[in-house]
Amino acid sequence: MVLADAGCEVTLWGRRPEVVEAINSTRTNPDYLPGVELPRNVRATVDPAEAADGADFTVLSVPSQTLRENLAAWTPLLAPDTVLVSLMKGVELGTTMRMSEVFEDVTKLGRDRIAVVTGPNLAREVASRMPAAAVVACTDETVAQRLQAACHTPYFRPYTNTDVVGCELGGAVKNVIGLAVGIADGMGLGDNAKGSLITRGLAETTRLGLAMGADPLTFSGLAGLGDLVATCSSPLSRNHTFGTNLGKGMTLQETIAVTRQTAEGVKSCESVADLARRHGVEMPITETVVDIVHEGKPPMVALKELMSRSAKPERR
Ligand SMILES: NC(=O)c1ccc[n+]([C@@H]2O[C@H](COP(=O)([O-])OP(=O)(O)OC[C@H]3O[C@@H](n4cnc5c(N)ncnc54)[C@H](O)[C@@H]3O)[C@@H](O)[C@H]2O)c1
Ligand SMILES: O=P(O)(O)OC[C@H](O)CO
Repeated sequence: MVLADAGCEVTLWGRRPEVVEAINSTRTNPDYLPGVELPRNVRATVDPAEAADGADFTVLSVPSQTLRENLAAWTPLLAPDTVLVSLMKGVELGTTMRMSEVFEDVTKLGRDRIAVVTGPNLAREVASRMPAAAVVACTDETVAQRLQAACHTPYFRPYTNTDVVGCELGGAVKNVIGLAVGIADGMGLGDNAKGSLITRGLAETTRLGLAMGADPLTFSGLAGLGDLVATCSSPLSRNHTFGTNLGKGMTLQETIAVTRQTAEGVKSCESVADLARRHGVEMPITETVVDIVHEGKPPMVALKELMSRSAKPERR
């Protein structure tokens, strides 16, 4: 919708024929975004070859853990000069690859053909054309500028950045911190706890980013602090809501059963913790989320452990 509002002709691939049919005939996706009318220049198809044909930009938004498989099937269909764009905020389990690294690995395209759009962009608000800023990241600034122009609308204001590593890490780790803040909210721990988790969460994201060669300033920007604040304050965030349900005492299985859409942090907390270990970086909040979500540690026990960690200076 953003690309179409910015003047692009958009062909949207969908895997369920009934959703594709509903989009083409009613201009809405009634199951997921009821009440949002899509512009005329968005057309849906179940045929990935039709969606990819001649595309200047091929924008990918599937769950991070299925990307590799999806992209392997779509690679032969990509238009020769297309730029691949990731909207995904996750890290692949096992390989610990960021989404742009999976793009590179599967398609063998150069980094100047791979871009990322990230920032505080809760889908429901964007679809309601409520104002938001975003980051368009590519190692090649001219490509980032082309994409910036392609998605700039009166309600969507993209900035460029060449720090792809930092932008992707900001997006992936904020989902894990969003889970932590949700858990704290579900437990009724208050706004001081929220402010503390957001800030210390940003500190551990920045530590990891520095170890991976990111620009630390990226984390005080839209891809870092901006997205963290939006995710940790909004009931529209799936990660925050998932955490809140756990904090209220639901089991993991009960929480999964009431979650309709992808909450990336649930899987990516493990790959982010893995990345941190590989880079020798301490990420206590991320480790705590892994313990609660995957090891069944009771949130109250996890809280006591976090609060009794050894005292240290703030900037270490
Ligand atoms: N929803 C948001 O507010 C938002 C905002 C910015 C970025 N993102 C990111 O976008 C990515 C996708 O999230 P979403 O909100 O669209 O999730 P979603 O669960 O709403 O949609 C995921 C889509 O992928 C499809 N899908 C699921 N499994 C698939 C498979 N095996 N093969 C192919 N398609 C499959 C689903 O049918 C659905 O259309 C995530 O990485 C998320 O972090 C989401
Ligand atoms: O619903 P979430 O938690 O995946 O968050 C959505 C977006 O990433 C917010 O920018």
